[in-house]
Amino acid sequence: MAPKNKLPQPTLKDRFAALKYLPPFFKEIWNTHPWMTAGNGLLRLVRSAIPFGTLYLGKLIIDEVVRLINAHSTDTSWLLWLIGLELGLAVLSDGLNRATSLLDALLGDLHANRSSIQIMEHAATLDLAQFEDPVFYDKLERARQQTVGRTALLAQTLAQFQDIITIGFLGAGLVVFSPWLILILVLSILPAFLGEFYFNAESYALSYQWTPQRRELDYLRYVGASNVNAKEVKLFNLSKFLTDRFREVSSGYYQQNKKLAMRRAFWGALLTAVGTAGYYGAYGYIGLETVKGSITLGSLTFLAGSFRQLKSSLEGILNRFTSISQGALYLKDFFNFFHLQPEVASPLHPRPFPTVIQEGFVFENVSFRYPNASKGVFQDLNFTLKKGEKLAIVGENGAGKTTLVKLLTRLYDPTEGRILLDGVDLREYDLGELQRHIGVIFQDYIRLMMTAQANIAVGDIEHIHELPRVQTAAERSLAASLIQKFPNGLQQVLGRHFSGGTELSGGEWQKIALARAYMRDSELLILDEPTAALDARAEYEVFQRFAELTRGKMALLISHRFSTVRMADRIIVIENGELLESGSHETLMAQKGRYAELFQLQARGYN
Ligand SMILES: Nc1ncnc2c1ncn2[C@@H]1O[C@H](COP(=O)(O)OP(=O)(O)OP(=O)(O)O)[C@@H](O)[C@H]1O
Repeated sequence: MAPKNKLPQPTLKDRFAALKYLPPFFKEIWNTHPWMTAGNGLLRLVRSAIPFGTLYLGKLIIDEVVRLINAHSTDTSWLLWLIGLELGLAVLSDGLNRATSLLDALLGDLHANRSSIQIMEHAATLDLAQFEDPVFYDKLERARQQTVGRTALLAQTLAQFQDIITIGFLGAGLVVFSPWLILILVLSILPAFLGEFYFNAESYALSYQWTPQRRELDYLRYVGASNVNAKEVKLFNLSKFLTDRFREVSSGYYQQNKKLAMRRAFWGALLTAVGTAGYYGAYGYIGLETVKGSITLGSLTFLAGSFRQLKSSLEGILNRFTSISQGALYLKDFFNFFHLQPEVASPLHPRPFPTVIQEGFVFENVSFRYPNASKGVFQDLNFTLKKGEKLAIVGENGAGKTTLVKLLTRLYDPTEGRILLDGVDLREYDLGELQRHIGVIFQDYIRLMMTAQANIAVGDIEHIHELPRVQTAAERSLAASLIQKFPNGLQQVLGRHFSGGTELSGGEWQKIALARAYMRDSELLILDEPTAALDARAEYEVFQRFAELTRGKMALLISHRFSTVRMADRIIVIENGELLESGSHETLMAQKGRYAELFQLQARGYN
């Protein structure tokens, strides 16, 4: 199963163009830890001279041995000095190798952590709409992949600089002897390099195309093996269904990868053989020159060694160039992610937010359609939420109740029309300030596998350490009696995800979530299905307190439970994207319209 729409393969131009992401990448590395980066560079500089030094010492040693043999001399002190020096270089080289690997690893770890945080921070600034778009998720996935992949890129790029300097030293030595041998060397390894270049591009394209499938595989792994889903996976016997799908997707990817890996191995072996032939040709030539007496035995070992080292360094550089340019393509994905900007944003010069709300909210001819949706949710919606009013919204599944909340909190902006607060378009206020002034508990509220304290403090996370505030919020939402029963009180970890965690029932979670609403002293409180999981007594008590605690404040209640809805001062009924009815419970009942019909339907169900 291959992805349907094959994405364009990155061209040579794309790959060179992607190299422009290397300087900002290095800037990032430098900013991660300037001293470690500088130290790493310095150590590599010293390391790059060592191969030349070792080879040259080798030449001196052999020439000295030959001289001693020919002169029948037993004065080996110079020879021993030279051997001692080479030993010193070998020890230094090993030490430098380890030190640079250590610095690479430490820098890589620091950088991976830093970029994970950057990704999380940037993701938090983006629109909800972007999170609901699969294309965005693919981008996020590619950026995430980078946090690990770039550790290798860092080591490769640094090794590249080191090898280039090594080549400079060796090349200088060889040029003196025979410049055209270097030319042969370069020409002979070029085919292998071009092969690598080509296959790396293919491999990037494959990985790019399969991003959605890789996400699906992650998802299947999660569904099949997470504690949240375990009971349903078992009872519905979903394991086979999930593993079959996993097998199907993963084997598709494996087959594609295998094909590429095999072609790569075949061509790689063939093209490398050309390079090896070039090397042995040059080796033979140097051997013949030695026999003719044009060069010494020591020079033979030096040249052959330099040649071998040059070949492997050049191969290293050229091959590494292809993986670096591939890494740079991934960097492009990483930096592109940071170029994504939210559309819902604060204006440049926001209006001061009202210290006390005077009039309330007005929906004025509001129409809304989700991006990429074929049909709108609302057309020309008009209603008000007055200062101090408790307003309930009633409507069938999918009528758009939660969407209204998203518009009111500017998670989305209306497609047409506007929403006013005290006569001013919401878009004219600072976004953060608007959102801070509204307390919302969504139907699918977040359940953090963290302490009860953290879960309650979600309502105003900056005050997580203010214990009395958290405790009061817990008392107000009826969560306090639940917390008393925990062995660790507010420090009890909730959920079964981590050791020592306690799982809660649906209603217990809801009481914790409700406490969040009381953490923040907002003038508008929105509760989306706040009592769906509560038993009748808890629902009654919650609303008793709710009415007291929110006196004089605005509240928006969304519920399918009419026992909850009737507590509101006013109720609006939404149907087919329009406002159908509006009034108090008594008025709407007397109207005998849709509200009265739904109310009676539910009441009958309970008889
Ligand atoms: N992110 C989204 N992208 C596209 N369409 C969406 C999105 N979220 C919701 N919708 C669609 O918008 C419509 C309104 O959804 P919404 O969640 O507001 O309904 P609701 O009245 O709260 O429903 P319920 O009573 O079931 O909670 C539905 O048809 C839904 O399919």
